[in-house]
Amino acid sequence: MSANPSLTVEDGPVTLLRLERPDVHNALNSDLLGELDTAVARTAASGTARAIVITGSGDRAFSAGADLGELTGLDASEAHARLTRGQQVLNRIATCPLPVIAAVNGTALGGGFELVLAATFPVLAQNAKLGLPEAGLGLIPGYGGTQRLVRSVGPQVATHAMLTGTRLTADRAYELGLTPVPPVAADEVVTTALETARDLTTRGPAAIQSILSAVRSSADAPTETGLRLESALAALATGSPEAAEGIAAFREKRTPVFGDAAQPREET
Ligand SMILES: CCCCCCCCCCCCC[C@H](O)CC(=O)SCCNC(=O)CCNC(=O)[C@H](O)C(C)(C)COP(=O)(O)OP(=O)(O)OC[C@H]1O[C@@H](n2cnc3c(N)ncnc32)[C@H](O)[C@@H]1OP(=O)(O)O
Repeated sequence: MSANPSLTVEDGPVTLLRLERPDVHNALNSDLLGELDTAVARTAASGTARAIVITGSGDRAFSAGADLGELTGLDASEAHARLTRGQQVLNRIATCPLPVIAAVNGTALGGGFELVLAATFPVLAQNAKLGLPEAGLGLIPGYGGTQRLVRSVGPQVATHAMLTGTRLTADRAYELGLTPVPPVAADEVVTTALETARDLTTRGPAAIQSILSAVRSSADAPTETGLRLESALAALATGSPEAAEGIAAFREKRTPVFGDAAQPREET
């Protein structure tokens, strides 16, 4: 652990990860991305955590994206190696067996918005602005934005956002379906995200993990393939002790008691 961590971790059934580089609007440098990767991997494998919330420190920015100080002086091969590493970090979030909620406490630009897009879904502060300004810097989104934004809002809106660097307001992001919940006051975004995450911890952990897996497979697979995966996962769930407890609790008019977090299956 570095002397000055760029990330703080509050462990628990809902683990809170906070980006801690407020002086540079929580820009994502190598150290922070490395700490984020380690924290998400450790939390996912803990067997006790059931959800993750990621937020930024300060009240101005969730994250201003990749640390531009690390982008100078890179030759193409070094940049490619680092981009691949950075993509791997966000892919770990995007494929996490636990729900990952981004509590977007302010501006999320470039890699910061890409981090939001890698999460399961965000809760947005009313003052949040989301954008991919890379083209204005002669760059392009390199942490999955060209793929995930298109899948979230469609090619026309996504392409316009990337070509123009438009900053989407929180209300516009809600209109576009980038967040399932209406934007909240800035001082309520973390609380709201934590409450949402805590609600998810009352539901079958294996069922949550299977839904995440089935939905993620739908992003790229033909419908027929996705339906086959869904039926296999649904059959597993139906025959599971978790479903037995959930249905019994319903019949007995009591709150179900599910076991520990589902042991993460190796992603196929
Ligand atoms: C383990 C994996 C390792 C991977 C590392 C490999 C790197 C190579 C690959 C990179 C791939 C990246 C892919 C990504 O898609 C690309 C990007 O994200 S590019 C960056 C996109 N973001 C931006 O363009 C936003 C830039 N910032 C701003 O527009 C503004 O700062 C703001 C956020 C609108 C806020 O404006 P203000 O309120 O006016 O504040 P300041 O501008 O004065 O900023 C205050 C202070 O913060 C510094 N800062 C802000 N943003 C960044 C940043 N992105 N990187 C570094 N520093 C930043 C700013 O310079 C000021 O510093 P000061 O002048 O006070 O020293």
